[in-house]
Amino acid sequence: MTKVELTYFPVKAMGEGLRLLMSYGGQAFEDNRINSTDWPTIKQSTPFGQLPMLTMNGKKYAQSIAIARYFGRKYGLVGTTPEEDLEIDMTMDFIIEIRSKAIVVYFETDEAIKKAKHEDYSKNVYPDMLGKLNDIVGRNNGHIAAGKLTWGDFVFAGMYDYLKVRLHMPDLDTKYPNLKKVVDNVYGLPQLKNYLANAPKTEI
Ligand SMILES: N[C@@H](CCC(=O)N[C@@H](CS)C(=O)NCC(=O)O)C(=O)O
Repeated sequence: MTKVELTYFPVKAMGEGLRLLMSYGGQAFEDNRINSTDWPTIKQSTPFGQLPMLTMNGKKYAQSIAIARYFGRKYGLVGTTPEEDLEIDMTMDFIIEIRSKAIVVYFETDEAIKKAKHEDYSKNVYPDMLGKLNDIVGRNNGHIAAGKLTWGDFVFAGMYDYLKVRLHMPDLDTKYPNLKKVVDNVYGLPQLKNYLANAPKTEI
């Protein structure tokens, strides 16, 4: 039997979507949540120096979106046409862009620049991007694309709490209510019941 291990930090963020996808697909996996003390050593052994990392039969794979797309193909969570796949990829790239904006602010070390950037993005960038994403989900029956459940929904649902915190938007649910529908659609899947009941609870 294939030995599968997901190595990530003890958070949801970029790793939870993969945990959810494997749980949905009935794939047994070792949920390896590493601590920051062990990270510098493990970092050397990852393909690109970052996590999450999927290990299958001793082979290591990185890049959360590529891995999620792989599980999507494996479990039939893809588009029914190349155009639907394009739609999923397009929206996912946009979601990752939103994440990247918040990350730039998070890692800014100059406190004054950090504050100014956050205020600028909160006023001029996030509302536009999140409003567009909310409309996309509205047109797709509570999914990020293709009007149906796809791997992209799992990635977005898994990183939702992390986004909420990194964007400093505790009212994300009410401000952009369609986004929460994606989360509810995924977290309500019966295939995930067992994983969700046993997984460690984390804020992000
Ligand atoms: N494009 C990568 C980004 C992964 C990423 O940003 N990983 C962060 C944690 S969320 C990381 O490994 N940080 C530790 C480091 O860079 O040393 C992916 O989607 O997998």
